[in-house]
Amino acid sequence: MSNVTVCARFRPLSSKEKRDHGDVICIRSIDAENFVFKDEKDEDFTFCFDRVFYPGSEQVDVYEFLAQPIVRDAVNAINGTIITYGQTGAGKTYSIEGPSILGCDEQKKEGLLPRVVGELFECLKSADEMIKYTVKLSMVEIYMEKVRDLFDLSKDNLHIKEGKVQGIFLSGVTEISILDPEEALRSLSSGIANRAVGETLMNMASSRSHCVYIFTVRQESTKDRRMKTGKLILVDLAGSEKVEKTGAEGRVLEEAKTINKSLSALGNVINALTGSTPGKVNHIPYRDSKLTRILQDALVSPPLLCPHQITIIFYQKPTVFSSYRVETHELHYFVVAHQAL
Ligand SMILES: Nc1ncnc2c1ncn2[C@@H]1O[C@H](COP(=O)(O)OP(=O)(O)OP(=O)(O)O)[C@@H](O)[C@H]1O
Repeated sequence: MSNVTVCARFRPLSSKEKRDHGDVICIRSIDAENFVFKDEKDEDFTFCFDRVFYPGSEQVDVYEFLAQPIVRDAVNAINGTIITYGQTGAGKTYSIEGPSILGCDEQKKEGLLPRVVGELFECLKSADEMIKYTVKLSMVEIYMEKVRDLFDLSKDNLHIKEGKVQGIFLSGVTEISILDPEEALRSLSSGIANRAVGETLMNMASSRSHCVYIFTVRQESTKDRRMKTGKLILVDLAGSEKVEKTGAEGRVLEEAKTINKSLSALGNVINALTGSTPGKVNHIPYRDSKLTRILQDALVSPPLLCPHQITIIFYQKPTVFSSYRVETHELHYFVVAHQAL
């Protein structure tokens, strides 16, 4: 069975979009796995994913389909990664964080992170009593090709290293031990707030950086001291919009170019993985960006170091095709990845 799942999510129209475009959306549902895009010439393009989340879908639907199994795997020492990819404003952060990490007013709006944390500790409650579990959390962002520790802002250029046993790791990254869900949510919230501090210090918007959340679940058998580790990584990618469309200049232009470069690097890695012929090993350009290097263990196919479940969620604004031109090649890219990995 493939270790890759690719889903698409379309958020509901905002009130501004409704004012500007009426209720017209460019997607037509076929079923839970297939949908049609209508372009400005009224031409139809059909796409197939493992699951399509339409505008009416709830946060819990997304969580149960793609995150819950990965959380349970992490407790059983199987690594998992969830990557959100798509245009700025298409709903990536809303899916991962919800409207707010702490004190989300409606439980049904809670994002993946609070649900992941809740499930993780629920699983540990019912786990084997002969095993001692520890949960650690790290949070970094990749901005202008530098990896910044969101739990210690003085560490603003972490190095990515590779070890024989632990695989890819961030040297010196802060790992916060978390003992309960409340503490985890407080830590996540402070990391997110540090992202905001960065915004004002460096005058950048959070969507101009990739944010990576790493939960490490270590287990040690009290019988024979054997250790196992499961890692759960969530990645909120920067928006994938095109430079020429944003009319960016100066620093904003540099940011957009760096983002595009790292997203292209991600595409090149997927292309190299999907284009390889059986028996022949392609060169996979993981080192072309910090993003692909950090995700190297997740993007190996078949997974080498240990089993690794990876889910990519593709986000697309549901607005009319002609106003927010759909990057159909981006869709192809994920569909190809899905079929071939
Ligand atoms: N499923 C949803 N239901 C209701 N509102 C949503 C949903 N998804 C996104 N939104 C709203 O749409 C807006 C944009 O979403 P969000 O900030 O998550 O986009 P994004 O893809 O993370 O953008 P960026 O790349 O700029 O970070 C927000 O106001 C958010 O509250």
